[in-house]
Amino acid sequence: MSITISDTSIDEFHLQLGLLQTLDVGLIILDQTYHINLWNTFMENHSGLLHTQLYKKNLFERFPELSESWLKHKIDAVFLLNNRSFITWEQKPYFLKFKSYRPLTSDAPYMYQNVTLIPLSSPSGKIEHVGILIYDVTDAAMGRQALEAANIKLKLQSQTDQLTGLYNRGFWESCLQQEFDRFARTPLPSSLVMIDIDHFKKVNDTYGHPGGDEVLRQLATILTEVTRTTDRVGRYGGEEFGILLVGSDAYQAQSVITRLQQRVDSLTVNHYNHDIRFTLSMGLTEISHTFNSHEQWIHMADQALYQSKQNGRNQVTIINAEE
Ligand SMILES: Nc1nc2c(ncn2[C@@H]2O[C@H](COP(=O)(O)OP(=O)(O)OP(=O)(O)O)[C@@H](O)[C@H]2O)c(=O)[nH]1
Repeated sequence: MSITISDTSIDEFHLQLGLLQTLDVGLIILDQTYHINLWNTFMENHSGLLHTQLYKKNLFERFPELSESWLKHKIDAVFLLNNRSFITWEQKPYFLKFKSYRPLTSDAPYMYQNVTLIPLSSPSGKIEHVGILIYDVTDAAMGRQALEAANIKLKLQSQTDQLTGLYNRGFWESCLQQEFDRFARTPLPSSLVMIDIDHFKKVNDTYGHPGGDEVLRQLATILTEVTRTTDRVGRYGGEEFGILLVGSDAYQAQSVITRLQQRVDSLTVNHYNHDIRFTLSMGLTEISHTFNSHEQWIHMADQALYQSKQNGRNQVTIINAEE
């Protein structure tokens, strides 16, 4: 392999070359016209291309997949400013796409790489070459990605009711509070519907707890289907649910309630050859500036729900604040 970077003595040259070759890091040395002066063993092993095949070849002609204008800009800045430059795997997962051979992270789709561009000065002190160091950071990248995925999963779990997949009470109430705060600034109406399954204890007593659970799950699916993705559906307690209908006044909310009643009327939950049917009692309250807190809003909708129960169940009661 011939290298014409400097007038380094032969001994020193061989020592350095040996070091460069055994390095577990990729090294490419480019001249000012982006021609390859060195392609070390790491690069040979991972690219399948030998130094002799690439020596004095233009990097961008040999690797058209490289983003030429972006990389030239980076390399030129290193020549001009005599400063190091870095590219992390978060910015670009890899410099050149190599297979990942890491046994611990065998499911990595490719080798993640961090890259450092370093100015190389000749004995005269002029910067005539740039070194591109390529580090295999697959383990770190995969570890970080797994951690981020686990954090997202944990966050979702902390917001979700396990049985139904709806928002749990804590998160749902925080959505309601946000909506309440939003209403103080922009007067777009919203409505709150509190929903309770009638005689649910009897469902459990007759069909067992798993039968009751199946009813809760199927109702949750319907609640999600009759609402918009911008609405917020939560499990408030055992067999009580809350729907925040964002941007709907009490009148518009009634059309959602009608859709919900129709779906529940026509639903038969089949559980181990038993057909389970049920009805809902509901309370509806539109948001109001007279409420001091979102809790007051829930309280009024709960009162409306209580009246539906008192009046014989399977119905909706609307109570709005007097402005
Ligand atoms: N299967 C099941 N049952 C639950 C769950 N959470 C609460 N429950 C049951 O829900 C029932 C609620 O009973 P009650 O509060 O008396 O209400 P109800 O029987 O629906 O009567 P009304 O609301 O007055 O119509 C109780 O039997 C609880 O054990 C749950 O996660 N799964």
